[in-house]
Amino acid sequence: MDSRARWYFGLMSGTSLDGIDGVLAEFSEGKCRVALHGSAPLAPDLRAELLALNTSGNDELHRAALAANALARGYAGLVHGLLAQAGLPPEAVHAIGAHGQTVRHRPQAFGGTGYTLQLNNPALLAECTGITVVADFRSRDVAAGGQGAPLVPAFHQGVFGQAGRTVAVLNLGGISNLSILRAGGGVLGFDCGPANALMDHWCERHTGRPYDAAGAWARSGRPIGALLHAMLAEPFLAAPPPKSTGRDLFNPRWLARQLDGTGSGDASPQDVQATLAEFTARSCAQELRRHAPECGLLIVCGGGALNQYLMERLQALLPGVGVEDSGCHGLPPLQVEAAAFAWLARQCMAGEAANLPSVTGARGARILGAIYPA
Ligand SMILES: Nc1ncnc2c1ncn2[C@@H]1O[C@H](COP(=O)(O)OP(=O)(O)OP(=O)(O)O)[C@@H](O)[C@H]1O
Ligand SMILES: CC(=O)N[C@H]1[C@@H]2OC[C@@H](O2)[C@@H](O)[C@@H]1O[C@H](C)C(=O)O
Repeated sequence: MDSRARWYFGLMSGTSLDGIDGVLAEFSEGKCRVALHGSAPLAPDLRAELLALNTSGNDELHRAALAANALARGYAGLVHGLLAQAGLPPEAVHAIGAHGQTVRHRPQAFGGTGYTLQLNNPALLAECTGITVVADFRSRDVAAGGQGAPLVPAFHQGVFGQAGRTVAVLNLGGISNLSILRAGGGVLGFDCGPANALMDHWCERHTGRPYDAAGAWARSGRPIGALLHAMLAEPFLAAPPPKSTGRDLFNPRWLARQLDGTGSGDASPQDVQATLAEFTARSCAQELRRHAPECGLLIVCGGGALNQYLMERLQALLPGVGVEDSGCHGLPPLQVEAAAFAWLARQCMAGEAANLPSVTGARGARILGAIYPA
């Protein structure tokens, strides 16, 4: 691999907590080229601790700092593996964009400037890799009055936007987020609701498997009408953009409230899974219809794109719209977010803004991220 190219790493550990995705990418003439992709699981203890840190607990600050160190070491391991595979020295990489692990997201806590917290130790990552690290991409947007999320719509626009045609990009990670790339160039983006976070939780609890492969278990059940109706009444869904969410809202307690409130506690687990899948598909489809009825192409990325049942439900709910995997448009589903963080690192290093105020609601364009030099 050419060591004179300006390589960037993008590292993403998303809300689904399934592990770390990493890409080695380069950018030229506005295009993103991913040369390598790799992933690494989170050690089960670390995964459990990160999940626990999404809610309050004892001695949180100490535990959070240790979890951040463990995550940074996991990031470093993935970077070393990809460098070896590429045959590149660390000096060939301009920067790493490392997302960190979101454990709280309250951008407008108490109606004022809130906060968003991604556990990470960028200093340790720089130390372990000898590569400059860019981290904490969301805080500046929040400080400027924005949601701090989603940040990927600007990247989606560069990679998937088509002149003269409105295209939408749907990320199905732990949470779902939609980017609407208007024919005229305008961009709207926001979170729709949970994608895999609750389905993974339910699947693990009842089958012991971390996720419902291809949606086969959901397919074996039937959506429960009253439960689906109650879930779709969640006020977040009807709220206008800008909006973002996370496990702060869509967590097992939220699901338990829906089950209790509709007397569905004794329903068969696969019917609940089918309801969750339907909820994900409908909450996304209705947002697309509401904000871009003219859109004829929905490009789907994130691990949920591998959930065949979910993809079929989306297609059924959106007749006349082509629902396609992002791999058909140049970037496989599991690479998109990590590539976006490589691009975010590039923007920061170049001193260029990366947020879209039309998406996050920030007062203006801002350079995102903090740089930890090699
Ligand atoms: N073969 C598959 N079948 C069904 N679902 C899958 C499959 N592979 C991955 N997934 C789902 O995708 C999830 C991971 O997706 P992804 O890595 O895009 O999420 P994330 O980046 O952690 O989340 P977010 O985008 O919210 O930050 C898994 O937790 C699982 O639910
Ligand atoms: C606070 C936070 O981590 N948000 C994530 C999460 O995962 C999906 C959705 O919710 C999106 O808003 C965001 O991630 C992507 C990468 C983003 O910022 O665009």
